[in-house]
Amino acid sequence: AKGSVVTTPINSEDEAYDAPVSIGTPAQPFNLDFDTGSSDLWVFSSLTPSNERNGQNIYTASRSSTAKQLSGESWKISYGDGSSSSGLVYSDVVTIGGLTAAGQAVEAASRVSQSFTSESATDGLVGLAFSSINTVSPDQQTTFFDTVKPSLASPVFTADLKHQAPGTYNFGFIDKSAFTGSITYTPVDNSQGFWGFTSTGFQVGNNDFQQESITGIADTGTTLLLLPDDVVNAYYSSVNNAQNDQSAGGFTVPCDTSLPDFSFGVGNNGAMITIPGSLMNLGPSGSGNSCFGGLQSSGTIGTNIFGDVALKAAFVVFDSGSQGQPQLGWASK
Ligand SMILES: CSC[C@H](NC(=O)[C@H](Cc1ccccc1)OC(=O)N1CCC(N)CC1)C(=O)N[C@@H](CC1CCCCC1)[C@@H](O)COc1ccncc1
Repeated sequence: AKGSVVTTPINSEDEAYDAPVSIGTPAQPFNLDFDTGSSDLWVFSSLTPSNERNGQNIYTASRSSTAKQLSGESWKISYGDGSSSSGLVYSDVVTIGGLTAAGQAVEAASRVSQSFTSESATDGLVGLAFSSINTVSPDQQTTFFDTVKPSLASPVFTADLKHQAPGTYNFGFIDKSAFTGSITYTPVDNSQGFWGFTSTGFQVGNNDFQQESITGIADTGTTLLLLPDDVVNAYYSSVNNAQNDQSAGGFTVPCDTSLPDFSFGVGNNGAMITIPGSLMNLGPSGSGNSCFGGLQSSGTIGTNIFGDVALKAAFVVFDSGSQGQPQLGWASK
């Protein structure tokens, strides 16, 4: 089996991407944030207090003839940005891009934190990291990808995110028309449950390539490219009037500045993914006429994060083991 679903930026800064998902019988429609940085599929629901809702679609298990509550099971998750949600668990039919997972764990929110309430475009998340970090307790559940994997032509999914345009998540196949050149694969360390890999280094504009192992995660649920301070300083030192503005939350640049490209190395054959300078500007920072940089310090997070700013420049293959061990494939487009 194969699936293909269109994913769309939620706002003009490409801060997150949503895709349509159907849950239940008859189908209840949702717009969910596909997140390769977590492993819970959760939705706003009839259990979510009305003062925590803001127009989101809600899942009502009692209206689905295929819903079954997993008794005694609950979930509770908190994300790197401090947001959180929790609730009860049902199994139900979940359909994404023509691909159906029967008996998928659907985590119904009985509470959500303020940033979820205020993000009215998003009805919840589809976690696409490894099932080893799914938060359902006492019986951990599988992600949508792991649930449908046995039925897939190949145990892979791909992310093709775009700047201010619809992109695509495909399941079970690689669309050769979606990228240029070849795909460079690199091993994945999934010991922490993430799609972890090590980049071989970086290049600012047309300067020399700086060899430096940069270990991080490929994370569609994170907006920014979050890298070590030496990389971030090397980039912004080449931008006139760039400044590290704590009130803005990081590096800002004058909005009318043309920014250098940023490239990062993948695999051991010298392949690089190049983010055009135009995509390194995330728009008005909220203070002065400065704009927020797409590359920021990974600082105290404990891992580097190749988020949407980086993924937007690539066609990315999340391969859970077509060749044995999990690997990430990177191609330009
Ligand atoms: C240091 S991981 C920060 C990251 N959350 C972000 O990237 C959010 C995404 C967002 C949310 C709502 C509206 C617009 C954008 O956006 C920002 O934080 N920003 C964007 C806008 C910018 N001006 C300020 C910074 C994050 O927790 N991701 C997790 C998924 C995310 C949770 C929040 C809802 C959307 C999905 C996940 O993949 C990574 O989980 C972890 C990473 C590291 N250890 C633990 C968990």
